[in-house]
Amino acid sequence: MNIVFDLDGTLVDSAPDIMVAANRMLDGEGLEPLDLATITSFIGNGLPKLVERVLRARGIAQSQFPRLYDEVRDFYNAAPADESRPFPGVPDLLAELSAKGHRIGVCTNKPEEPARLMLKLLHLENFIDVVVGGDALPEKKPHPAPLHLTFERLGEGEKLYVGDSEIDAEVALAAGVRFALHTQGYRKKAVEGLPHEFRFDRFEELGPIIDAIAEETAAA
Ligand SMILES: O=C(O)COP(=O)(O)O
Ligand SMILES: [Mg+2]
Repeated sequence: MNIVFDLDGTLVDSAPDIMVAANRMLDGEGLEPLDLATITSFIGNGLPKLVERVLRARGIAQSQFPRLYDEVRDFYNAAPADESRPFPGVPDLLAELSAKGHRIGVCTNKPEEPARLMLKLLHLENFIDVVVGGDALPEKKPHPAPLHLTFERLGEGEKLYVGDSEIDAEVALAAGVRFALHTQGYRKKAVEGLPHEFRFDRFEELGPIIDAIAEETAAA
């Protein structure tokens, strides 16, 4: 089977390092930092959008965006995994899936450079066959193109997409792919507000869901 995961809020609790990068920029501008909940609520549409939201929250003119975006990006690229950690159960699940012969992809709106570096620093990269970042194509999720590209690179096989947010539920629907919702990530709405076929609170629950889909596919 081909299983594609979203990154921020799904495989990795990545908000702390994003907060540090954004707050280093704000500090350089002589402005107050933003708290983790606020930064977390800005995650989902990629780093440029996050920086745009940070500028708005602190009353900085959008004309400053090019310079301040570059700052946040450079701070973040230098340290994407100092404080961020995989959600509990993620390393074991990825090891198990890859030992069972499943192919694994990551489709994230995060730029590809810090996405790959983070996966490497957190010792997850060896389980992952394909990474498609938010800057790989002109379109970002919820446009279905990046998700289609990720599955295309994984090759033929039954598809499952795993994500944590409104954007992920929407992209799965747009791409016509079965969707499993990680309920402990960065979504804003209640679980019922996000269309999903499967859901799980802990990664220990996802293995059996994938086993059942694989069995069902083999029997069909
Ligand atoms: O970078 C973001 O804003 C979101 O990243 P994600 O697609 O991995 O959740
Ligand atoms: Mg996410």
